[in-house]
Amino acid sequence: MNLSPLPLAVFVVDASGAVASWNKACEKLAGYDAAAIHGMTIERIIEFDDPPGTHPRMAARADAENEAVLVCADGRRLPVRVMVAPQSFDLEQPGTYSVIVIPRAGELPPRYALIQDLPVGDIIEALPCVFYVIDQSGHLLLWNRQLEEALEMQAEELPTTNVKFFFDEKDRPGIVEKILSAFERGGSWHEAEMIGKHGKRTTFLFQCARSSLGNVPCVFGTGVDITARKRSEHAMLVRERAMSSSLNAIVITQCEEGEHRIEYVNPAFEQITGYPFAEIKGKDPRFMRADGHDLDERRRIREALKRKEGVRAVLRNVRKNGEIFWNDLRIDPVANLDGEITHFVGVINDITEARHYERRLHHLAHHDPLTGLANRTLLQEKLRTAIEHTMRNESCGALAFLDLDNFKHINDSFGHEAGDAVLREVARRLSENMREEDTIARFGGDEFVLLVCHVASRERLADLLERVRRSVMRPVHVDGQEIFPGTSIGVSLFPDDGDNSDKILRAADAAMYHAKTLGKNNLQFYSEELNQIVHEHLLLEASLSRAIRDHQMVLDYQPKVDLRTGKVVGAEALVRWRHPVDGMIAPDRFIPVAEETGLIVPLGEWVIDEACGALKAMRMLGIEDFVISVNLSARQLRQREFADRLGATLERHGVEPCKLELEVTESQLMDHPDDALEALAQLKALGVRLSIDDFGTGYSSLSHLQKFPVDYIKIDRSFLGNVGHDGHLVITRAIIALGHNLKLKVIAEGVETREQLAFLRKHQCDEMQGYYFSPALSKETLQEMVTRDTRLPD
Ligand SMILES: Nc1nc2c(ncn2[C@@H]2O[C@@H]3COP(=O)(O)O[C@H]4[C@@H](O)[C@H](n5cnc6c(=O)[nH]c(N)nc65)O[C@@H]4COP(=O)(O)O[C@H]3[C@H]2O)c(=O)[nH]1
Repeated sequence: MNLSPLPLAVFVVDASGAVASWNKACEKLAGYDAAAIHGMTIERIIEFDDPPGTHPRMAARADAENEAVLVCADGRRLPVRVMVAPQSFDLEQPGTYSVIVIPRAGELPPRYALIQDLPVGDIIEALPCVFYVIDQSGHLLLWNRQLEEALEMQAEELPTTNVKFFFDEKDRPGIVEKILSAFERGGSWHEAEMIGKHGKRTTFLFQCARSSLGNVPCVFGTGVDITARKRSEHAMLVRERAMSSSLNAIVITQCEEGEHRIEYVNPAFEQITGYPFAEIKGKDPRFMRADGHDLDERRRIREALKRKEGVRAVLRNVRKNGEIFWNDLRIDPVANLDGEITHFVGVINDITEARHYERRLHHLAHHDPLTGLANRTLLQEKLRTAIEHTMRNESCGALAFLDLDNFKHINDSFGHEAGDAVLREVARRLSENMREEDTIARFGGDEFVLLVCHVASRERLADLLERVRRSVMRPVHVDGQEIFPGTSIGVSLFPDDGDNSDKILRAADAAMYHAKTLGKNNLQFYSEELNQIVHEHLLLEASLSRAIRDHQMVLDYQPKVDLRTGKVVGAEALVRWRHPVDGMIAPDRFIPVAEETGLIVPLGEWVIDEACGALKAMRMLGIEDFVISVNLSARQLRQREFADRLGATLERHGVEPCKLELEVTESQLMDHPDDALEALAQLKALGVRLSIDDFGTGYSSLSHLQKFPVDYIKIDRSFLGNVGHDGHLVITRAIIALGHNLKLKVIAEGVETREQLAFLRKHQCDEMQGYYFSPALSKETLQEMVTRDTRLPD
């Protein structure tokens, strides 16, 4: 056994105490040479502190620390401590013992003496670092194997190369300076990257000291490979940079006994929250929570942290300035080397803007931009939920469809901006009347929908909607003008009228459609029967346009008689539809549909064309003083080019304008008296005859009547209905007198009896038409009647 490297004095003895071997330190400490010590018993060298008269064997001394005196060769007696350790683990059969001698404090030999005994060469080679000795010229005098490996060089190559060339060019001045500094000041240290012959790079922490080898001044030192440490330091630095420059807020908390205290926050955190790190260090991050919000999310986080697990949640926090922000938070646990969770890292993504954007998009996707009301998509969603709710709770809800009656006219006459203002005002009025839980929607154009979630009774609902209808009817003031937006309302109830949103919407739409055909500005509830009507209406609508194209329309003419002469002086053209399957359809059934759809315009043009054709034919037959009247719809009257087109038609047929009479109902005129006045003036300028139809039903004001350039007024049929009825007769008489007063001619329609005729004659009514004389006739029959000069009997 080689004991030389041991600095302590160790003897190896057998069981009897005879010295078998020893280390150099023994010689140094006790001064015996090898020959003298060999075979000597240990008691001769070490005097154990045994009780007098006893001679314990080595086994008895084993594993104990003994006070003793080391007897040196020169007679010195050193007080020592002695350890005796068996060299075998089998205590029953001990072989040899190590006797370790440790000098007492103050009795140690000089350290240098011990070091001199060290096997320096072996140690240098075994060092876990590079070792070098450099002379003043910067060349290696000594080195170990580790240096050769780091430099990827053979031993013979090393002394010829100046050490600075083992480093990158940029590092060389620093290296030289450090070595010189060691020569000058006795030592230095530095970190540098050494580059091997084949490019291997290793970072060392060099530490060197000045010395001399023989008489040659030198610097010797070691270099510990810190490449791995440097790499991890660098990686740490990169991560730290990433954290501090991250746009996401990062917070690190220390977790101890269920408490979480902020240990670090990055600049983004400070920026997003507005809190500087110094102010919140050591606090629980929950201090930022927005009270009363996201309770479920917060509970989820608490539970995850308790289980020491990661968690992700979206919640609201409060910035230092009091503003709430949306926070997409991810928290992850961090364990220490023992696997114990000591920290949590929270990454906060401020998604406030995204949330706002998302909400805005959601709002845009679900609301009408003009009025801010719900749009069709949102209404349908709400309706679905409401239907389900009423079905579950056996309650009742309602859907009301509102259509502004004359919106197109408003747009045409006042412009689109005024139209928009009316829509906004209507939206505001609707909101005013409805409850918070109800939904008000605009379906585009002039269609509004009200969803009433709880209907207490049909009567209460009707009251509410009537209130709505009246509020919509109130005049809207736009740019100093008064606009009257009427509305027709159709209502369906759920679940009675259907168990899904489509059915309910269709039912309300049908009811609304029906409300319109009933003369607008009214409220209709859906019913099965109504559905049938609407269905027919829609069928009619579909085939009506085809009918005009396919020449299924015919004109009949009801003669008009001069009451003084009894002579037929004219006729009213009345349109009929000769339907290929349903036979003759009366105008009362299809005129409202034509009005609604706008088909009345082409139909009305056809009627005028046909009537002009009939006038021309009459003239060819020599019938000159004959006037044909046609009914004019409000839509036709509103057409800007109407007068021009009418003039062109008259000219095309070569018909004198005064032979054509246009009948306009009183209510048409009174709806928009100023517009009507302008339109009538244009027609009058053309030279045609004008008359007010259904007079007495539209409440004309005298001032308007005076202004309208009309020639005739036609007493409404209803006033002649019952000649025995005093009230009616009074009105008829008054109308005749009023007409004559205004220098207008008066004609009575719907005359059916001799009594009616007598009454009219008595009160100087100018003309009459009615079944008493003749119903509407075909063109040919009329011509025959006029040619034969058939007269009204006296
Ligand atoms: N009870 C009764 N009724 C009588 C009597 N004499 C005539 N009538 C009917 O009374 C209606 C008179 O036409 P209106 O008041 O202009 O009422 C017309 C008019 O408003 C509309 N209409 C008819 N043709 C046209 C047209 O070409 N254009 C437009 N815009 N409307 C038309 O349809 C309505 C109904 O027309 P018709 O069914 O042809 O019904 C006609 C006619 O047949 C009578 O003694 N007793």
